[in-house]
Amino acid sequence: MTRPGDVRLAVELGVDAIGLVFAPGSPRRLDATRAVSLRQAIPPLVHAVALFMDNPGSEVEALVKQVKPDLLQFHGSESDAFCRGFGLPFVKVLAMGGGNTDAAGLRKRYPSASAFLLDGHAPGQPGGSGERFDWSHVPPLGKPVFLAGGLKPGNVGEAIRAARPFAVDVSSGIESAPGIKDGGRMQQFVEEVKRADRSNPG
Ligand SMILES: O=C(O)c1ccccc1NCC(=O)[C@H](O)[C@H](O)COP(=O)(O)O
Repeated sequence: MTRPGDVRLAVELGVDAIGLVFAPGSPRRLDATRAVSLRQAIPPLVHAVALFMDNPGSEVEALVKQVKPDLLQFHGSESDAFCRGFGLPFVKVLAMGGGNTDAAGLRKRYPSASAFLLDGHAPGQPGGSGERFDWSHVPPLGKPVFLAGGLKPGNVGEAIRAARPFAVDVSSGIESAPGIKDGGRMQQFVEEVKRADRSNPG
């Protein structure tokens, strides 16, 4: 998210986490000052997640100090040692696009990850692209799996029923333009997630 009002609405709707993007070249990339002001809009018990994609270690370290996220999310080719080097739990992303399903390799390469996020874009490409993958192909990863990629109000229920993820993550599917969340779509998305959870408990 890039605007405090979007953060406040998401919190009111009951989301578990808010993503702050620091990936180079992203249209949603925040500078430290803006990120700190968004961070201040995230109350206790809602997680602030900082997203990176092959950022230099010194930059990650500085942003962690200034923004104080709860969780880090790595979208690039960072190693396990790099990801765990900031003293915070982390999520490693597996790009599922282009038929990439090397789940066993991922599990082995990232023993320190707290969770894995399966995204629809191809390896090496940025997230937030609205690309989905085949949700019936969610590999066993032995840790909580977050599902992302092309989710929107009209398909998130189907995705939850197919993949039964621990969490879902959405970006472009609730936007009117990159970084600009649409309040109505955000509300619809959360309602559909709650509906799917009610009909598929556990
Ligand atoms: O959002 C970005 O611009 C971005 C850039 C580089 C790496 C990751 C990025 N976002 C990652 C996300 O967590 C998105 O929420 C995820 O890829 C889902 O995006 P979408 O398919 O648009 O819902």
